[in-house]
Amino acid sequence: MNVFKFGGASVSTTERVHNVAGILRRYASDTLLVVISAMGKTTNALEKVVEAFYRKDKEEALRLFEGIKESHRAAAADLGLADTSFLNDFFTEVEWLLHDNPVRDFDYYYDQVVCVGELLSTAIVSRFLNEQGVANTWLDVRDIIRTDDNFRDARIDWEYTAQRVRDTVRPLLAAPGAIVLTQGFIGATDGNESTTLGREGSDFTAAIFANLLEAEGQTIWKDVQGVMNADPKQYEGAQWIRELNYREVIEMAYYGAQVIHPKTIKPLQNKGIPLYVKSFLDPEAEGTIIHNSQVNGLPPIIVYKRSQVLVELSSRDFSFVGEGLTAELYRIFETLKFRPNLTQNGAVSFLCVVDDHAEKVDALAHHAAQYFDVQLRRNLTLLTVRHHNDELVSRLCGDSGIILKQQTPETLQVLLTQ
Ligand SMILES: Nc1ncnc2c1ncn2[C@@H]1O[C@H](COP(=O)(O)OP(=O)(O)OP(=O)(O)O)[C@@H](O)[C@H]1O
Ligand SMILES: N[C@@H](CC(=O)O)C(=O)O
Repeated sequence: MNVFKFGGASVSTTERVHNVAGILRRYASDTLLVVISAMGKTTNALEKVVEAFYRKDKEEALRLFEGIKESHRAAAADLGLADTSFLNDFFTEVEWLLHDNPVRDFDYYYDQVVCVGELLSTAIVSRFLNEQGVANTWLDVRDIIRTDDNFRDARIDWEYTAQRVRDTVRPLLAAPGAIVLTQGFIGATDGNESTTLGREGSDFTAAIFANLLEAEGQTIWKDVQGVMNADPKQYEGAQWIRELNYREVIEMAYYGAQVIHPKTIKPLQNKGIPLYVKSFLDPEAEGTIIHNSQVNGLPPIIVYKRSQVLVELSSRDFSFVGEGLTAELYRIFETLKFRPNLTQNGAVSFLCVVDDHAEKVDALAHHAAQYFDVQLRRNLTLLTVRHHNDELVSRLCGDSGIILKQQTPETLQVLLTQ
């Protein structure tokens, strides 16, 4: 059996949902577990709903949610599903909550609201496929994937999830050619509260299923030919890469390449399951295979991270930034669930580069000010090049000012002024 994951872009229009049906027909003899994301940019739209709810603007939250309801009813109707009442329970689940006042923390409400994007999307696509003769069973993944209550970045309870997969999912896949269709990105606690696994987390969900079902392979269907050596939207000369090993992809994801969720590789690597990245626009094309084998002769891999902030921390009395203060700083990062993208130690200063997540940057600056003088510099770009060469790096840096540079034989990182 195989696991397929279709991202939001692959179900963002009626034609694209028809296209998914076409792809599944091509694999009619395969037994498949199919994970599908929320349609298009629905997750971003749902985030706006939670933000309005949390600032107690109930009217705005309900108005924004009404827009999401409408677009999903329209998507279902465009796909020929005349009766859209099957969506009502999902709508009610959210509206019931939006009529309340927030009394718990933001992340809890985020997960209760945002999870509906994947539920709506999969409910529509599943029903459409069944009507098109692509028989499938829809599953609420919250009955299968058990997590802790670390909302927005929930951790998997592997033991419980494995048992649910064994008892519930495996029997549904027993017949050759069977398809189970479910959501990515979401799970539930033992108290049945919805959780999410971090933005772009559907790739990870697919990998959890691939691992627990001991799949032959996992395929992620995207709007690109496969993994490229740079984001083609940011770098004109991006080249397709035929083959990569797991380690290289983990490194790419770590440095911010937004092509595969960073947690995806480990469950696959543990069972030696190959990951394929293929184009849903051109399913015949070869795509990229990611596996355990050594891959030589890779092109330079380029990752841009925009909107970076340099946080410059200096000790006030010229005392050294020793292990005590450094440990304190990392404790602050841990409390804020915030990760520095680059750090550099000096004798009396500590530099870190972080994403411009306004609330977290403010909180970091506030906490760090107990120990240091803090200075912030915004609007910077962190460029990472793996398998770098001087000619390429100087071309990529162009006229930008270099604020910070770090280099190993494999990886070079430069913080640029634009
Ligand atoms: N190294 C890279 N190789 C290929 N694509 C990349 C790379 N880095 C970034 N991308 C971007 O990834 C995009 C596809 O991923 P994206 O997450 O948008 O799609 P998705 O599969 O619909 O995901 P989602 O599950 O979040 O809905 C491409 O359009 C491309 O711009
Ligand atoms: N829908 C979620 C999860 C995913 O697509 O992987 C997101 O946009 O982040």
